[in-house]
Amino acid sequence: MLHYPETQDKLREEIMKVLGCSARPSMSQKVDMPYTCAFIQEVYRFRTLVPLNVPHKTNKSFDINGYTIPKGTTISTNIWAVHNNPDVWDEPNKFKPERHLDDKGNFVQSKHVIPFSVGPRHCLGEQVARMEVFIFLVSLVQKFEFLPDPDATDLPDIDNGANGTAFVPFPYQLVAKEI
Ligand code: HEM
Repeated sequence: MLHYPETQDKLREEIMKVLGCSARPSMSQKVDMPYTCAFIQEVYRFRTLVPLNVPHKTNKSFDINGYTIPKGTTISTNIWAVHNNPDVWDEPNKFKPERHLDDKGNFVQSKHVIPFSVGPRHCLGEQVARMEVFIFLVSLVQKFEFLPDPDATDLPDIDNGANGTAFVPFPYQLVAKEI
């Protein structure tokens, strides 16, 4: 939001239109908030939280795309590559929530945004995480404007971070100005 302040303004505009400044958000309002849904889907795509997924081990040998993967091989699937595939995404290195809206401004759920992975072992907490992200984001943007730290020379680094299983930003300061 600090790097793309115009998206923060659009987000707040929609939140204020649907909720005003005091109503509590609930999941049922998602249908009336396409820009918010697009913003969240773009966050999931733009900064993949678990870039190389959780490693899995093959329990039998199998063939894929001309390669034989032996039994017992540790596999890391590259979710980051799916989210940054230039054949699918125009300018993948730019944060553009609008890419998830159709001509009429409706939100378009993408099968190419898979932050929780796919298949039988996909994230068990997906539904609770999606609820938390929606409710927390809407509540925070409804109550605060997020601004850069006036004492910092640069904006927080969004290209680099601590990269373990999860990719998380380095610590940074910002101003949360009450609305
Ligand atoms: C935005 C937040 C989250 C993201 C992006 C995320 C992503 C992931 C990913 C990529 C995996 C690996 C799936 C695989 O092995 O294919 C995973 C596994 C898992 N996640 Fe999450 N997760 C999130 C939040 C949560 C929360 C809030 C919970 C618990 C309430 C949770 C519980 C789990 C569990 C239990 C597994 C292991 C599932 C299994 O191995 O069968 N996650 N998550």
